[in-house]
Order: sequence, then C-alpha cells, then structure tokens
Amino acid sequence: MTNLGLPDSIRACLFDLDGVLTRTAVVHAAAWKEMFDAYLRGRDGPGFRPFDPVAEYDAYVDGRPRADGVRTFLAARDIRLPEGTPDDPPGAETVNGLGNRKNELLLEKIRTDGVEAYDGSLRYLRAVREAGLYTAVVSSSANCRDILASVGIEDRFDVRIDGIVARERGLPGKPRPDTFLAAARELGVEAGESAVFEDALAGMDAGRSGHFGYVVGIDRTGQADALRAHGADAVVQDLRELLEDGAAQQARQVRQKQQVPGQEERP
Ligand SMILES: O=P(O)(O)OC[C@H]1O[C@@H](O)[C@H](O)[C@@H](O)[C@@H]1O
Repeated sequence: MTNLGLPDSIRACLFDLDGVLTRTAVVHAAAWKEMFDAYLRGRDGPGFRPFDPVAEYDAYVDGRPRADGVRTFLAARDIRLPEGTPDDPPGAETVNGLGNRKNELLLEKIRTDGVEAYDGSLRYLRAVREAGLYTAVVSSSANCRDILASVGIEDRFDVRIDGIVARERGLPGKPRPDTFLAAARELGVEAGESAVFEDALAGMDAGRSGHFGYVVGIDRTGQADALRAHGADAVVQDLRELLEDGAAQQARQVRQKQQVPGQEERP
C-alpha cells in the first residue's frame, strides 16, 4: 500500500464530485425532493406519497445523470412520462421538464447557500498530485465544471468527464462504468491501475462492473454497509482517513525493514 492508502499498482485516481469533493450531494437531494413532491402533489392530490430523500434518492437518483434519475424514480413508482425535449419549460410533465425544474431549484439553492469543498478531500487531492498520480473528476452532473470553479479546483484534474462531456460522446451514465473507463483511457492507464472514489451506490456499481483496481466508498450518510455490498474495497467517512492509514502502514513497513531478524513485529 502507498502512503495514500491505495495498492501500489494504482497510477490514477478517479473522483466523483457531489458528496466526494464537494458538499453538494445534500443540495441535489433537497432539490430533487422539492421537485418530485410538487409533481406528486399535483398528480395525486394532498394524500400523495412524498419522495424519500434517503432511501429513494440513494436507490434511484444518486449518482445517475439527471434524466436517468427522473426516469428511474418514476419507474419505481410505476409512472411513465414522455421524454419531451431538453428545452421543455421547467416543471412540464415530461422527463426533461421535471429535470429542468430540479436544475432550476438546485441552482437557486447553490446561489443562496454557496458551495463548500471537503477539507479532507482537498488534502487528499493535493497528496495524490504530489505523489505523481493522475487525477480525473468523473461526475454525472452537467453542473460539474461550474461547481469545481466555484471552489477553485477546476485545474486540479488531468481529465474531466462530466454530464456534458458524457452527453456529447454518447456515454451511458453511472451505474454503467463507461464514464470512468473513458477517464482512465484518456489518462492512458488501465482500469486495473485506477482507483474510483464514490459516495453513491450507482457509482459503486460502476466501479465494480468496470473492474477498477480499487474502489473507495465515502460514507457521508451512514450507508457503509450498502457501499460495501455494492463493491467498495474500503469505506471511509473522510478521505483524510486514507492518508492516516497510509502513513501508519508506511511506518509499519519501515519498522519491519529495521527489525532484527527473528524478532516479532508488534501490531
Ligand atoms: O442535474 P445535474 O447537476 O446534471 O446532476 C446530475 C446528478 O449528478 C450526480 O452527481 C448527483 O449525485 C445527482 O443527484 C444528480 O442528479
């Protein structure tokens, strides 16, 4: 293991954005809830079943491209809407219309509350770059570039595959592995030499089915078991923990090297 807490074979780190680098997963979840609840209330009346921002968000929306999130959640409730077109007015009863309304709400929330990056993630990113590994951001969000710019880290990635790039290239989104694989290919490394950093179950599935060298689950919401069940090799609450594990591991290796033959290494 390296001092980054990763297998020695890893040459590239592929980071998800929302919930991994920035505190924006909760903002997305809140915008989705507001939009879906307004839609369901209009459709089913005051007795409507509200969108569950934890269970339904994690299972059907988190990590997926915007339109896939709309479609997957509605399908789980046995609702089918026409696709519409990308310029449908926000709130129109189409997949695109509901997605556009959610985006309007998301941008309003971001304008009001701003965006913050996780300190531990910034430290980890710095350490990765100092160690000479490649970095990529791989996000389903079409707002990825603006969010990175708003926290001043858009230049810290060798490659960016986001919702806009994926649409331009016709890449299917998470849980399919294609966006992560495209990032690895662009960096000139094998999937097996790349580590995926994800907080969403759909992202874990992408990491597993793409056969990446290491998949780190970041548990911001108490879903460590689910992250493991979806293929995480390691689960941390903050990326700072990987630096601490890496440092401890290296100290152990140094002690082992200095050990007098025959003496036992203490745990
Ligand atoms: O609507 P956007 O900004 O293009 O983002 C798409 C998706 O991006 C993912 O990163 C988020 O986990 C989802 O909640 C979000 O819906």
